[in-house]
Amino acid sequence: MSELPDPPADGFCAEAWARTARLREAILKLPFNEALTDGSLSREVFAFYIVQDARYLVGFAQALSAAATRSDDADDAAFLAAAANAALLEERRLHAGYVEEFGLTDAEIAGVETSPTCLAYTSYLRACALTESYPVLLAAILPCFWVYQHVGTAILEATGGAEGHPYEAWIKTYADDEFARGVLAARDLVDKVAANSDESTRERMHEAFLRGTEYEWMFWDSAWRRESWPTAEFRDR
Ligand SMILES: Cc1ncc(C[n+]2csc(CCO)c2C)c(N)n1
Repeated sequence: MSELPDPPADGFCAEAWARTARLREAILKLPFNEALTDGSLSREVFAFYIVQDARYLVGFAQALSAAATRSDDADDAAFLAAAANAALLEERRLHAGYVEEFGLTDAEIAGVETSPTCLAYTSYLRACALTESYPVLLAAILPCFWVYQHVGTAILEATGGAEGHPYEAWIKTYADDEFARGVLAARDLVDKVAANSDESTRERMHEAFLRGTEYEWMFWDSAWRRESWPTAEFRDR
């Protein structure tokens, strides 16, 4: 599937997408994504990103599971729980691929520290799960789906189908039709929940959607910089 159809013009998603247009442009122009597109991204930077992403997926799955437990609609709960399962299976797949490709042991992978940005993003999602309403939690979760689909299809197009590209597997995962169907379902759910919410809740949903999109920008940026803890040198052990 190429770009997704536009969401209904009068819904939450259309407005959230319009409010974050410049940030999305900036995401496509990030050095990480430009280097991913032209294939020049180093294996070291990609490996750093994959380890952090595996960490991220665990936190993301926790937020999805929390959303599933708070839904009073069985279909929506089933969708959210299935998405949590998909995120955890993806984590397992990345983990296994990393062990195989880079020859690292489980202990070595476990020893890689979660980056400040990865911890901030997952902590934000977990905090939304604990202290925000169900609609705001869903709005915080949505950029993860939608921004990735957007970036995946943009890179697929820019690489003319990604055939033989060094990062072909990654590009095809997020430009995939099945993934696009999941994004559409997530968008429909958020539009439905927003339509049943009051104005102040909708505004908080916009803030959460923006924050989630900002964290997506920061996640790629932090991988490019192979971000570490600036305070690590002061640790006594
Ligand atoms: C930082 C970061 N943000 C979004 C995704 C994309 N993503 C991962 S799992 C999932 C939905 C359920 O499979 C989605 C959309 C990612 N990998 N890493």
